[in-house]
Amino acid sequence: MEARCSGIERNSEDGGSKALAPDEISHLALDIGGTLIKLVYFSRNDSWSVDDKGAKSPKGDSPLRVSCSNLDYPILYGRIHFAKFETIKVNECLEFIRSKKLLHGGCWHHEAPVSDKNVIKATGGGAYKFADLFKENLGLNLDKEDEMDCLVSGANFLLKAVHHEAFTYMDGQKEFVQIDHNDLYPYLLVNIGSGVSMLKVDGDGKFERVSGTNVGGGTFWGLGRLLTKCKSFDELLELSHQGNNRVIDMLVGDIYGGMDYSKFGLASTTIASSFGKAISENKELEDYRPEDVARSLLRMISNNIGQISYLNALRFGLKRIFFGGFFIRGHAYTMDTISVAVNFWSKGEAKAMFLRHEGFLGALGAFMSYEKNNYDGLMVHQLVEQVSTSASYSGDKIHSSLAGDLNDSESIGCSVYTT
Ligand SMILES: Nc1ncnc2c1ncn2[C@@H]1O[C@H](COP(=O)(O)OP(=O)(O)OP(=O)(O)O)[C@@H](O)[C@H]1O
Ligand SMILES: CC(C)(CO)[C@@H](O)C(=O)NCCC(=O)O
Repeated sequence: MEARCSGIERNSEDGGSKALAPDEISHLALDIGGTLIKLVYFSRNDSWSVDDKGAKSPKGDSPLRVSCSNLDYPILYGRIHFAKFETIKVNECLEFIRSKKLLHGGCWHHEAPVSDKNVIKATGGGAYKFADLFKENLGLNLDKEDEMDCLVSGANFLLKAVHHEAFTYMDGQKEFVQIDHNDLYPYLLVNIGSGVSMLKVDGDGKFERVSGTNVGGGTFWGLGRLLTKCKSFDELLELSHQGNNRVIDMLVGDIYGGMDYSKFGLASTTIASSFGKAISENKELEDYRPEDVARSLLRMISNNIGQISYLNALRFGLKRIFFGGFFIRGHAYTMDTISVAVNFWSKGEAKAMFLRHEGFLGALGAFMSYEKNNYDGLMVHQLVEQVSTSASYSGDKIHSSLAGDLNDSESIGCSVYTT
């Protein structure tokens, strides 16, 4: 039994306002992180079906069935929905769950006891921190799953089941990576959330957290907010887009009178010291343009994470590094900086790869963990492509096409079977 897919569909048409009938919704799962809450759920769609080649057709009276271990299971068609909220605005998440009638969205089967219908899978530190809040406000019990387990199962699921999930990004060129299911492991998974976790993944459920760093997405957003007075993460990212880091960063050329330090492969344009120029000039923070500060900060943090990631890949002889977490946000300059750092330090040996559902690894892992439940197993069988994703985009386009408002919802068309 295998998760298969022919692609991916994203849309936002039903993410905002339409409430689905309660029995159409299941497998609601949360990843409550230090900065963002990620929410995933499945909604059934009885109006269409998809054959093995991904072709859609009107659904007949009897659903397709799949055989597994001599048992026969119905295939259900629908969508996996995604949404995110700021953790400091957890009430918006509670309101979303209430207004979209996701309250009984944990369990699938009608025979499940009522007590189990009030249980949903949740991961991340907030599953502990906010357990009482969810219970008091929504009567929901959070069934906690380990966040590293969830990151790994979410990443493995996406890499195996979603066509065009992983891609490289270098010099403004995006290239999708063909994943060979038989040659996926081992790899390094770097999740850049508020903080950064680095995991050596050897298989399904087989991994080790080999490193981490406290200089992560929270550092970029926190320091950026203080230094630039930006009101939102997107504003800071947008600002960084327009800035020039050379105004603040001290380059090798600044030290070497415009020359390269070629003996050790350091070009004159290489950053010798992030923010290093700010000490050598008689200037105050107000004298620098916020866009230049944002650019230097983004470069410093992305570069540092790229370098630490490579060093960990080197420790274990890993050639492939997949980057996830919402810090990346499909942002061209961030991905480019990380890729250049990995490429530079590995002398072209290791490859940085990014994931289209970067920020939802943990939430998808929690979603997949319903599979472990006795009567409520789920197997995502097929994800269906409607939008072509094979084009290579310019940096700007990636940024604006993947980054959305915080409560923008997306969904993937898919078929699942319950066991
Ligand atoms: N709209 C946003 N608001 C705030 N931060 C954002 C936003 N979009 C992207 N980010 C970035 O994403 C980071 C959070 O990423 P993510 O949701 O993956 O981590 P988390 O689960 O909150 O953190 P952790 O796993 O460390 O608990 C932020 O620190 C910030 O850099
Ligand atoms: C603490 C977690 C795991 C919470 O998600 C994350 O923020 C993280 O990996 N921080 C980095 C901690 C460290 O290894 O230094």
